[in-house]
Amino acid sequence: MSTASLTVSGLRVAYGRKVIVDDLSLPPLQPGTLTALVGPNAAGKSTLLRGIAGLVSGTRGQVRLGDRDLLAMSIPERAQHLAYMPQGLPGGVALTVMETLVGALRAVPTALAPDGASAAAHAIRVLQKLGIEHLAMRTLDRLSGGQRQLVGLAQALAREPAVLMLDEPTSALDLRHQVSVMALVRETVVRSGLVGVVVLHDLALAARFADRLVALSEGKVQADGTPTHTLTPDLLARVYQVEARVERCSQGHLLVLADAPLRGAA
Ligand SMILES: Nc1ncnc2c1ncn2[C@@H]1O[C@H](COP(=O)(O)OP(=O)(O)OP(=O)(O)O)[C@@H](O)[C@H]1O
Repeated sequence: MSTASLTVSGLRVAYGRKVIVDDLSLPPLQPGTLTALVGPNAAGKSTLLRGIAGLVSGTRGQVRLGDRDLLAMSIPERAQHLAYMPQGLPGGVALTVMETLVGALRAVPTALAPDGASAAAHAIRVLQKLGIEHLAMRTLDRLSGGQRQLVGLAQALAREPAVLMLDEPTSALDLRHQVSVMALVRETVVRSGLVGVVVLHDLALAARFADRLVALSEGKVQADGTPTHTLTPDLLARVYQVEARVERCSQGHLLVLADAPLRGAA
């Protein structure tokens, strides 16, 4: 189990000359905790995640896991420490779910699977946890959007990297799967001491499962703290330009009720 925290300092992420995130720093993201990145469309959430994961060539600054600089590592070396799940798996892939999972495990020498047999056994266990073992022999191009998203999550979870980064892992999922997937992500992060970062649009889901919310707009951190401290009508007005209420349901979970766009907001 890793005990290293993830620190982001002075991060600048740009697509060519278009700077999306500039001089962004975050207090350490601790192992065994889940952080949700939230914010409106085009706020820079995916760009920040991809920048931290070292996937945007115009990235400057430091991303440290303990005392190691992830951005200074080669891609194979970084992949031993960090798994990143994009918003959508590429379409038109005719490999089976098992083939993609075993491939993902074999691509990382330090993953839990030293040989073919144990990679397959491990892959099946992860599929079972996500309730999709029946898809093991199906090809990716014949799955529904939600099923593909669950397979993408299985690929990231299977490796149990020190840093787990998921971009909108529930966007294509039905209600039951949204809750079960977030519970599994949280359980994995806590049990294995991972640094978990997840981009979410659903603020109630973020508040329920994340330890910390980082709200972004225009590439800048607008708030950072526990869900209870961060999710306020004032923040929702400032960041989302919406008049909204934050209430608690009968079970104590936070709920966000958006009443109306603020006047003058696009
Ligand atoms: N590959 C790219 N090349 C150029 N600009 C890009 C690229 N990807 C994203 N952008 C721009 O970067 C900005 C931030 O986009 P990003 O996808 O990071 O936002 P986001 O907060 O994840 O949005 P959403 O919630 O809509 O997914 C947007 O203005 C977008 O147009």
